[in-house]
Amino acid sequence: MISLDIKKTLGFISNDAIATYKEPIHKAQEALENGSGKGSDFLGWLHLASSTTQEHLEDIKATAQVLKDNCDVVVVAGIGGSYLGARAVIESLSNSFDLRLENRKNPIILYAGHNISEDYLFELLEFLKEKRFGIINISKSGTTTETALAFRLLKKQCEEQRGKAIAKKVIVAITDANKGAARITADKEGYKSFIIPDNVGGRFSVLTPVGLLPIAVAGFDIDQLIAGAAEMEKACGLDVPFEKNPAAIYAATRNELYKQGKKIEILVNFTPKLHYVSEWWKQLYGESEGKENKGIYPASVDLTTDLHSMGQWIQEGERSIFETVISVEKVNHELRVPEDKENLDGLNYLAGKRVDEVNKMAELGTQLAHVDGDVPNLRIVMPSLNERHLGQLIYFFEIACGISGYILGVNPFNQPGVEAYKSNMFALLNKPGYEEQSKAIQAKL
Ligand SMILES: O=P(O)(O)OC[C@H]1O[C@](O)(CO)[C@@H](O)[C@@H]1O
Repeated sequence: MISLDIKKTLGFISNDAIATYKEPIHKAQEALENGSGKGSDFLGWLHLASSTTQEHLEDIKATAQVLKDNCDVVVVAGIGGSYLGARAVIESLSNSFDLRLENRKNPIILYAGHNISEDYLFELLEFLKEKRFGIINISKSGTTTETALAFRLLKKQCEEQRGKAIAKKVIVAITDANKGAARITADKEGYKSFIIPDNVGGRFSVLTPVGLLPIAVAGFDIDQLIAGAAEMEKACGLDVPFEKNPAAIYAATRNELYKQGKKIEILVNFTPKLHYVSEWWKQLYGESEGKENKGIYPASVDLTTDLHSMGQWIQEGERSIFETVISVEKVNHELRVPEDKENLDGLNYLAGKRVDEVNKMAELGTQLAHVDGDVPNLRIVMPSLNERHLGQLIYFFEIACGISGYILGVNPFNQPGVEAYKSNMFALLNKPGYEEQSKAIQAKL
């Protein structure tokens, strides 16, 4: 089971200060359970894992099998919560050189619809030429421009390359039950589709088919992922005492640090496999808490890589940061530093040691240095990187986010601020219906 260690924050905030959150956090948990808090239409994620049926998982696995049987490449089209959760799990569990592996058992997973780069899309379409590819088109609203644009291009190429009948088989839609262009297209074309429940927002949707289908196509065990999340659901339940509830302690600690002027939380990993876990986490916390001119700014670094770029800032820059380190206890492979007769590089003092031992000492040394540099450190310990622990981590962050948002006093389940760039973009592109905004924006240029 993953666990949380806040010892290295206690030189900055006290246990007593953390204890003052006991009551408000209990109230926040009750509000989540009873649906009496802000944004209560979006609490479908709260008991999603424990209420997921085997039948639902089998349906997803069967669809994944159709894609596996008929595709060498599957493109996941989606943005924000419609791709980050899947990518976080897939990249955590995949071989680091997955794209280059031959004799594959599972399709290569590629991503689109998360940018509007013409070069990216052109190069993707070039890569897909003559490949047996399929598409998972993911959009809760079914109207997101980035995703819709990529899907239009991908669908056309898939149909031209593979024929309409096969395209219909290898295109799957994950979207709203009734609304949006993605739903209309899926129904008209007869695609297999999955529904994103109304009460689950994009950034909380990784344990719905949004995350589960791509993860299953990539060959990973979605039963274990859900089982892990359900375990964490129990560990963070309303009946668990405050001191023993890791999500409650995480929410309390980060809010207290924020109150003490620590405005930026940096999520830290020591393995590049976790890069997209950080990207997923940044959306989860950024969209949930960053509103009403409040909210911790969620940032991330991949270490030790970024110690050689951002390390200086973290050690000696403005003291407005704290770190949450995800520490993986046991790595999957064993590699020892070889002895070298000449020892030209002076590394013989490491000979015989596991590479991970070096990494772990870098991790410990970094933590101690940063704490000495006045950067409070939280530590999330993952026994190993597998589906079960990732499921636990996902739910831990989700429930802690709901609690944390409530004690901050915001609605953690909306994202009104995201609309501003969209309406400007539509006005600039003269989208029908935006005539007034078009005139107004032209006057500003
Ligand atoms: O799934 P959709 O509706 O395409 O939205 C994708 C992402 O865009 C946002 O709505 C922001 O515009 C996110 O909250 C969401 O995860």
